[in-house]
Amino acid sequence: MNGGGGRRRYSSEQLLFDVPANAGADRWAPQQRGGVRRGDGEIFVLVEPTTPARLRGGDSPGQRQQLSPGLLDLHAFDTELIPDFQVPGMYDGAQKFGYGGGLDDPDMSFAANKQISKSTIFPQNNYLMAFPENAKAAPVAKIKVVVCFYSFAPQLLINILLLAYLKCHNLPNFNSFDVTCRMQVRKRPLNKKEISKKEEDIIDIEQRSNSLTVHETKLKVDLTEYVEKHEFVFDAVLDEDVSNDEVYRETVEPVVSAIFNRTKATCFAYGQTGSGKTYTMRPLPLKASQDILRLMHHTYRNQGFQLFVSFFEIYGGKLFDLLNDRSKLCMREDGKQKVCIVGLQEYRVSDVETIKELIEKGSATRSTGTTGANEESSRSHAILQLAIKRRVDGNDSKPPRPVGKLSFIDLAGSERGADTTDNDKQTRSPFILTYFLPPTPLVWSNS
Ligand SMILES: Nc1ncnc2c1ncn2[C@@H]1O[C@H](COP(=O)(O)OP(=O)(O)OP(=O)(O)O)[C@@H](O)[C@H]1O
Repeated sequence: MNGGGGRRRYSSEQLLFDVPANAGADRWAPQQRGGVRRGDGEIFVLVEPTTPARLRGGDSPGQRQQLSPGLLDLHAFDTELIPDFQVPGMYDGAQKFGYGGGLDDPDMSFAANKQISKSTIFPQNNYLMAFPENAKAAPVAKIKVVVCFYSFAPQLLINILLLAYLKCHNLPNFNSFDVTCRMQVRKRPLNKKEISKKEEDIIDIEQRSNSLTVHETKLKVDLTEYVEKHEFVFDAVLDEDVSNDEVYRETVEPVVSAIFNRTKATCFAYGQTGSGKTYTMRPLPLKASQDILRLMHHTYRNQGFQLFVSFFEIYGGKLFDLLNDRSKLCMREDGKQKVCIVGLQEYRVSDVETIKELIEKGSATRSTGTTGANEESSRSHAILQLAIKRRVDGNDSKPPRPVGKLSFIDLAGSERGADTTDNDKQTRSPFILTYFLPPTPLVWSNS
């Protein structure tokens, strides 16, 4: 057996950005924008902020055009977040973990009028550290995260959970936001079909070093077999015996309290058909709702917070409301160049049972099909959003203002057509994937 391949690291440190919202139109050059681009086309992360309209005084009309919003702007309808306020106990976590930084900290400061600020590195497993106590609120800038992960082995039995975590800061003369991405991998066990076909388990997990090794069988020119090893390091690797509860504790639980304080977090699962995306994602929103309601009823009691649920899918380039009889939704751009999902129903919820019913109803309505790798394959991108809103000054006559949001995105399989059978053209061409970058990128857009 020959060893080969290399070690690649996918970690939060590489995926942290401080990006000025007023960066120029040339910001797609990642080096200039503080973005990260890995070699060999393996991972490619870009962040594109868009300056809010009122801050664009100096832009020419041409430049303004280039600041147009993303294709999938899931949050466009709530870009005006509620003004900042202090939630008691919000930063306890940061203090507990010895967080000493902040905007006064030279290592974390943003120099006014500089195009790119210094990157901040936050220790792993403590999302709250990302938010200095004295950070002020800002209009939300637009952000895109683009991740390409080229699976070199078609039988790669893993899925990737990527948790992106955002927060805006408003600084004198300078608007910026931090993005924390956390990439985790969960391996699923061999299924009955694979066992009966005596397929080999090609992945070894090393939990202590957060790494996994893929053993790829290859052929030499003389047709003798050899195995090439590829080692990857992530923020966390979850072995096949890890339960869904543990996945929740590792990925989502740490960010739940942050959405009470002007934060948007998104957790999405990326992987090919049958890799376990839906199995992994399905329990997460309900567990998160339980924690959110617990916080609303205890820690943040009587502070006017409300929880709203919405659930829709993108299938064949069209949007459907999964909580409203699959009614067709439209994505439109308004006068402020914000993309809105017109007609999406949001339900106010205050107990776990109602949320459970809504999630089950939406999941049952989702488009499914059969692929060679999964008999019950989700053929769409499903987006479930838990939005926290709050009445301003307890005023009941005005609609509640968004405070934060937790989104769960169960993507359609990322497989190439050649990797599975029984795949028709429509299911192979998820809206987001085909529109933006070739050949199999995953594009997530937020604002
Ligand atoms: N960690 C796991 N432990 C046990 N069974 C799993 C695990 N992950 C996935 N499975 C099983 O594998 C099958 C496929 O999983 P799932 O439907 O979640 O895949 P998927 O990635 O969502 O596929 P698709 O993209 O086709 O929808 C299911 O029967 C599921 O129960």
